[in-house]
This record gives sequence, C-alpha cells and structure tokens, in this order.
Amino acid sequence: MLPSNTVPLLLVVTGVFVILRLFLRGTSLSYLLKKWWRSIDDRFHVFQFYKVPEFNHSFQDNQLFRKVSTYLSSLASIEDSDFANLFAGRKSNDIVLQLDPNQTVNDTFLGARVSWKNETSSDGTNISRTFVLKIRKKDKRRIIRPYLQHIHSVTDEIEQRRKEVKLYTNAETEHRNGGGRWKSVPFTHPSTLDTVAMDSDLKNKVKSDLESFLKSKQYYHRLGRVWKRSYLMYGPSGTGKSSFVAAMAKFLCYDVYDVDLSKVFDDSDLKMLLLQTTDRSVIVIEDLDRFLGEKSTAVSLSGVLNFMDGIFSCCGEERVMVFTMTSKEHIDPAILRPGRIDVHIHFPLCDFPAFKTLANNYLGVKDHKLFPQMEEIFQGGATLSQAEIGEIMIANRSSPSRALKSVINALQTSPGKKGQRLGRSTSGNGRSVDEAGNSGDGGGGGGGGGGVICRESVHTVREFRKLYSLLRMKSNKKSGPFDLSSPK
Ligand SMILES: Nc1ncnc2c1ncn2[C@@H]1O[C@H](COP(=O)(O)OP(=O)(O)OP(=O)(O)O)[C@@H](O)[C@H]1O
Ligand SMILES: [Mg+2]
Repeated sequence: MLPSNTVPLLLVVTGVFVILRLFLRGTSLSYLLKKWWRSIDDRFHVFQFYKVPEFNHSFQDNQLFRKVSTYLSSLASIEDSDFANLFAGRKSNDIVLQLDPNQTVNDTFLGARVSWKNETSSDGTNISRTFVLKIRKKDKRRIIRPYLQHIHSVTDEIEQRRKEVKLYTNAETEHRNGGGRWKSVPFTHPSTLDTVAMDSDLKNKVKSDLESFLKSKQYYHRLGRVWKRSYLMYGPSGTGKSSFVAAMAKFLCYDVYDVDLSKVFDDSDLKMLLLQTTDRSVIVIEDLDRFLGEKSTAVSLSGVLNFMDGIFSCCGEERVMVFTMTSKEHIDPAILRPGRIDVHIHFPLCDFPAFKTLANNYLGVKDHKLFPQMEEIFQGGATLSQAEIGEIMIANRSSPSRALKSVINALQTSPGKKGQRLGRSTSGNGRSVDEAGNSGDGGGGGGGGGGVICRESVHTVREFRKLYSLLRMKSNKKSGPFDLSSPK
C-alpha cells in the first residue's frame, strides 16, 4: 500500500512537470537549453576541421565552395541559424536562404552530426570567404567521402532543376561538319504532365518510369549499360504526342534536341549531330513513320538504327530519346525492338475520360448535364482528336454549354467510327490498346515476357486479335499500352 500522501505528491510533481514543459515550449528556454547541452557535449569530443575556401591558390573559383553554398541553402536546418539572408530565386515565387557570415548550420549524415560555419574575414581591401566543416574525429573516416559525394549529387540535382531548359533544332548549313549545327532558343512550351489529357494510370506509370530513370545511375553503371531510356509515342494526329514530349522534357528539366531528318545530309551527318548533343537531354525525332515511308531520303534505315544505337554505345549518357509516329504498323521491327525502344505509349483519339479532362482544363467545367449524353456518344464510337475538341472549346470558351453542344455536333458529324480512323483502338474505360488489338498487359498474347507491345506480321492473325480484343474490351477488362521491355 502507498502512504496516503503519495498520491497528492505525485499529482503535484506531474503538474509542475507539465507547467515547466509548457513554459519551456512557450519561451526560448528549450532552444537555449539545447544549445548549452550541445556546447557541453562538444567539449567531450575531438573534432576535425575542413576548410573550403572560395578561391584556390591560383585565385580561380573553387567549384566545391559554390556547391557547398547551394547545398547549405537547401538544408531545412538553415532556418535554425540565428541569421540568414533571404533572396528572391529565379522563379517568381522562389525564396532562397543563405547563411550570414560567421553563422553555423548543423547537418546530419549517416547518423553523424556535422556543422558548417560560413567564415568571412577581410584584410581591408579583400574579403575572403570560407566554409568550415566540423566533424567528430571518430566519424571522420566513416563519413567524409560519402558525405562529400552526397553534397555533389544533391547540388547537381538542384542545379539541374534550376537551369533554363533549351530547345535545339538542327539548322540547314553549308558547313556540315563545322559544328554549330544546333541552334537553340529557350524552351517555353506551355504543356505540363498535368495539362495533357490522357489515361491517368498511364500518365502515372510514365511519370514513375521517368522518376525511376532519374534515380538509376548507379544501377545502369553496375550493369555496364549506358544510362538512357527510349520512348515511342504513337497515335493519330492531334492526340497530344508532341505536347507530351514537351511535358516530359519539362518534368526532367532536360534540354530538347529536335532532330529534323529532312535537314540532315546523310548517315554520317546524323551521327555528327548526335555527337554534338549534350548529356541530360531529350532527343526527339517526330513523324518517324512518315520519314521512313518516303522513297528517297538522305538518311537510310541503317543510319537511323545506328543513330539509335549510337546513343546507347558511344555518346554521352542520361539521355532520353523519343520517337513519334501515327502508326507503327508498317515500321521495320528492327526499329521497335527492345533496347532500341524501351517504352511504347499509345495516344488514342479522345474518349470520354480524356474529354472530361479537356472540359475541366479549357472550360473549367467538372460536371455538366450534357455529360451523360456525351458519354453515350463517345461509347457509340464517334470521336475526334483532342486537338479538334480543344479548338472547339477555345472558340466557345465564353459559354461552356455552347462549347459542349458544339462538341456534340462535331462528334455526331465526325466520320469516326471505331476502327475507321487511323490508330483508333480505345477501350470504353479510357485505356488504350495497341494497334494489333492486344492489351499492353501482355494478355493479348504478343507482348509477353515484358516485351514490346506486340507486332504481328500475319494480317489475318491481327484481324482476329482485333476482334478478340474488342470482345475483351466490351467485357471491360482493363488494359494498358505502357510496357517496360527492359529492366529499369
Ligand atoms: N491529350 C491532350 N491533352 C491536352 N491537349 C491536347 C492533347 N492532345 C492535343 N492537344 C492539343 O492539341 C494541340 C496539338 O497537339 P499535339 O501537337 O501534341 O498533337 P500530336 O499528337 O503531336 O499531333 P501530330 O501527330 O499532328 O504532330 C496542342 O496544342 C494541344 O494543346
Ligand atoms: Mg506532333
């Protein structure tokens, strides 16, 4: 049994404890106590200091100083330093924090606590700035190299995100090998992954494929493979292929190299153009099917194949290559084989889910009494491209009801019946299937083993599969054209 006065005593102690905590939280005392505790704790350790001066012995910029400065600005703990400078960033709503002279910022890495001081001194005429890293001696060997590596990769990523994205086009010139074949302008295409209307599952898959590509440098290197990924976007005109390429480039913050094959002299010129592209870029060849279908071209099929392989074997890395075409039906299988094309993305004509996204983006309409009627019309097979519907909506943007009625009129008078328009093969649930009628999940029988969405060489088989696929679609089986044919 507890003595009778123990319970009130416990209550008083708990009360005092709670009041003390509230008091500490409400004032700066907890912060001061933490600071004192740290300085006492520091006295029991031996430290190693590393200086990162702004200039080297030849008075040139020390790149590491710039990187450390960028890295420290990205740390959340910089907000805890007593003084920090606030600057406007490059983008209008960006605010950048920078450490004030002689202030300290703490960081933790692999369980070790380190701190950085921004030491500034002046001899009257010159100001010298140095970052001083303080690490416990016992942690030094374990963390110093990986920590500096970590700073490099964090700053590389930040700088990549900040840089202005450029669009390069190959200019026609008489001096074919003289360099300067690429002319650049700032890349200001307004498309983003959010504004392109497409199946949301498919969009998320492409997004995570790109994210995983960005993170897989070590993986590719361990495999002895060049860090690259190639995409094929195919579907009828005006379904968003080019808009999606632009959105991808913006998402990656990569420069875009738009290769105009009609301005290339021959195969070796194409190779030269490739050699003049930089890392971290999206290299785009639009309308490849049209080019390959032309009778006489300056660039041969093998030139194109070498171009695709050149990316992978000789030149640079962290490249994304994108080809667009309306249909891959008559394309040489060598072009489409895994390794040359990693991901096939089908862009079908507008269906009801895509239409709803367009109505929301263009007219700000999330729901409308005409929607059920429109859904029926879409399910009946009538359809237009997203570009056509977008134009009607822009023209009637002042009156959403009029815009929707105009879309209904256009849909009812459009010649589009299932299968009549090139590349049309969309399921009622908004997902798309490849032109051979196979679902991208491999269930169609040709894309097995995670392979490329299948290519049938026998037409009768293709027709049969088309029919089979339509029956499957009617039973609402989910399908998707997205396919990763090689390991990420
Ligand atoms: N899926 C979509 N989502 C939003 N807007 C789209 C979509 N598809 C097309 N548009 C609009 O239509 C216009 C044309 O689209 P885009 O150039 O991307 O089509 P495309 O598939 O590349 O056509 P083409 O094969 O003729 O080059 C763009 O300005 C875009 O705004
Ligand atoms: Mg296009």
